[in-house]
Amino acid sequence: MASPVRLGVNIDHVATVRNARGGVHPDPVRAAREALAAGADGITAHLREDRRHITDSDIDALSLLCAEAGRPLNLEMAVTDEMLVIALRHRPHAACLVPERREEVTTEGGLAVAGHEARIAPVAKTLAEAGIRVSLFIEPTAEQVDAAQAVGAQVVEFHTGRYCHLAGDDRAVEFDRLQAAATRAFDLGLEVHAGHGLDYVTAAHMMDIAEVRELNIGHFLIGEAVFVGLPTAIRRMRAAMDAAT
Ligand SMILES: CC(=O)[C@@H](O)[C@H](O)COP(=O)(O)O
Ligand SMILES: NCC(=O)COP(=O)(O)O
Repeated sequence: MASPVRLGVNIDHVATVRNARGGVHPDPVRAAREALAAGADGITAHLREDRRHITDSDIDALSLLCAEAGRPLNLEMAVTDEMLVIALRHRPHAACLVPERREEVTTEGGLAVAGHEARIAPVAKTLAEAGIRVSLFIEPTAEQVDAAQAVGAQVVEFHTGRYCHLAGDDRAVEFDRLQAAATRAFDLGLEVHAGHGLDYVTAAHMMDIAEVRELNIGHFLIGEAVFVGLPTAIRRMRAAMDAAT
C-alpha cells in the first residue's frame, strides 16, 4: 500500500563531499533536483553555523529550485539571530530548529526546548508570523513535546538516532518512547515527523507509528547513492516505506 508518509530528502552530505575538495562537484542542488524527480516529497538542508556542508549560496539555489518545483524546503537551523535573518529572507516552507555544537560530528540529540522557552518562543513566533512552518527537532519525551507545543511549534521531528543505534530490547524500549511521544504530540495538535540515522529497515519501522507524517533522511541515502545512484536509493526507500504500510 502506498504510504501517506512524506519522504524529505536531506542533501547535506552531497555538500560534505563537495567541500572536501573545495570545488563545485558534487552539487547538492543537482542532487535535490534528482531527488525530487525520483519521488522525494521535499528537500531538507541544514545550514550549520560553521557552514561545514551546506552554504548560503546553496540555500539561495535550493530555495529557487523548490519554489520552481512547487515542493517544500525544510531549512534546518540553529536558534540564532543570524539564522533567523536567513530564514526570514528565504521564507522556506518550514524551519526546523535544531541544536548545534561546533565540536559535534553530527546532531547528537534533540533541541532542549523545556527550560529554554523564553529563548525559543520569540523565534518560533517570528517564523510563524512570516508564514514559515515551525518544526522543533526534539527527543521523544513528554517534557519536550509539551514544551514544543507551549512555544508555538506546529511540528515536532523526533530524533531517531538513538533508535537506529540500539538493538534488541533496548531498541524496543526506544520504539515505545517514540510511540508514546508521537501519541502525545498528536493529541496536542502537533504534526509528527521523524529523522536522523534512518535506513531502509529503520524507516520501515517508523511506519508502525501511525502519527508519523514525514521522515527526513539524508546520510544513508547519500551513502547508498554511491552504490546504486540517488534516484534508485530514493525509490528503494519509498518502496520500503510503502511495503511497511
Ligand atoms: C538535524 C539533523 O539530523 C540533520 O541535519 C543532520 O544533522 C545532518 O547531518 P550533520 O549532523 O552531519 O550536519
Ligand atoms: N532531520 C534529520 C535529517 O534531516 C536527516 O538526518 P540523517 O539521515 O542525515 O541522519
